[in-house]
Amino acid sequence: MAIERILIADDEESIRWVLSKALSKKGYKVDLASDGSEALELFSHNTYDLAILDIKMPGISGLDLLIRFQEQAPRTLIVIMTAESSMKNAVEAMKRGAYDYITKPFDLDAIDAILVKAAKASDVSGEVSRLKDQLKEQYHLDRTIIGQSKPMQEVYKILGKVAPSDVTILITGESGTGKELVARAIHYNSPRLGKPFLALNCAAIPRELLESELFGFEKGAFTGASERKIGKFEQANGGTLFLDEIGDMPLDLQAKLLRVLQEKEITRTGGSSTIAIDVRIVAATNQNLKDKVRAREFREDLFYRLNVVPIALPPLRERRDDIPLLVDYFVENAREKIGTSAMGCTAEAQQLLSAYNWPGNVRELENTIQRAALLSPNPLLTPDDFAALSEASGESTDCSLEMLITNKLRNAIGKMEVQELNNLYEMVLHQMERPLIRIVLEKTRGNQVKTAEILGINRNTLRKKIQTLGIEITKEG
Ligand SMILES: Nc1ncnc2c1ncn2[C@@H]1O[C@H](COP(=O)(O)OP(=O)(O)OP(=O)(O)O)[C@@H](O)[C@H]1O
Repeated sequence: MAIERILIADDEESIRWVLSKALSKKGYKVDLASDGSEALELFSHNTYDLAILDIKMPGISGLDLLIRFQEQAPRTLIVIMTAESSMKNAVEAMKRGAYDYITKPFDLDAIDAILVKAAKASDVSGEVSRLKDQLKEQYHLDRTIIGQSKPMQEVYKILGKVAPSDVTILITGESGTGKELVARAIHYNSPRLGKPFLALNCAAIPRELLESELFGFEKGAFTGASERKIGKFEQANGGTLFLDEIGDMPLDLQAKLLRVLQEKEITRTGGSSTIAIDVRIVAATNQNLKDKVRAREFREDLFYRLNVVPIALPPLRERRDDIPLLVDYFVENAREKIGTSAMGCTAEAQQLLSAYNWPGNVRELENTIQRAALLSPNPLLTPDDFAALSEASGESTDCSLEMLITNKLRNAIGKMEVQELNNLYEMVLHQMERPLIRIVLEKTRGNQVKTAEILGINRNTLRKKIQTLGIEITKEG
């Protein structure tokens, strides 16, 4: 689909200017509007292939324009711009059928990428009208998903696009990355809102119990079945069933689940009649399901049936930009929900939290903040309030040590001018060797033979290094 004519609506003159200059130069025909009513006026007299709308404008907002434009000309692709990269905006824009979403400040390459994508999209109009049909005003989130980093923006985009439909979703990500939170957000942004959202952890329950939990059983189905039990599929009817740790579901139950997904009906254990069910399945796993398929521990057909839309949640250490936001959010949460008095963190504490590796991801961060806020008498939490974390960093694996060093180096080198960066290799190595040798010497109370042994270097090499690095040895006891 060719993009020829573009409408830009933004109350910020500089944005209008930059965009119109860049896009006109590329040969697009560009019209400009400085507010919502002007955009509406232009839109009713012209046909646009694409409209770039600021979310916040005096009068009619970009999101309201989006709805009006889609009614008038569903083939026009709408890109929403916003200065605030909150999840709510991104999800809302995509839910309302926006073609894409960009956060200010953006570079022109981002706009170029959208235009290239739009030109390639062959049947976008169909998708737009489908999304329009599914448009739903009601918006509610059980808990907000915090994060403005690039990978999270991508998650919000997919979430907004897929939530309104019934498509099966597989959420992958390490433990504590927010898989259940995302599953809930999908449910709350779908037409199933108001119907049950039920979660079942397939790893936490033994096989027989898991089967009864999912499918229920009839009275007398087995010894001890003294009452009929209604399973999760039936309980969730009309709503969403979140199957966590799906990778741990036993193979025979996987076969049963596949049948339910295909036939949309279940039979209670010990029962003879089938019961029609209408349940959206959102599954999650922290394992590599493809590997499990290869190892024949997970059914390939079920994998493809579940993995219709994959959503991969990044580990927290890969989106460190979000840590300060999450910290503020959890501090505020602790104040409101538990009544703690902490208002925030000192810069040093923030630095410590941002450098830590967070193997337990957002859950670990949430618990850490909650504990510190509960125990600390300070209005601003300090590194002392996170002492356990410093110890953990010290004791943890090479990976987290490397992460800490990477962060420190990135900070230090990032602040230096390129001209200052000479002999960097030697300088950095000296700065690493010196503390390392000093610490081991302290540990061995100045015993050089032992120190060389621990470091795995020759005694003479150690002696030379002590001299060249100017390390003083204090012998104790
Ligand atoms: N982006 C986020 N913003 C706010 N809170 C979050 C975010 N991600 C996770 N959390 C919080 O962290 C905790 C763990 O999240 P959740 O249970 O969704 O993770 P999970 O990936 O499903 O974990 P598991 O695989 O161990 O079940 C929850 O209290 C959740 O509310």
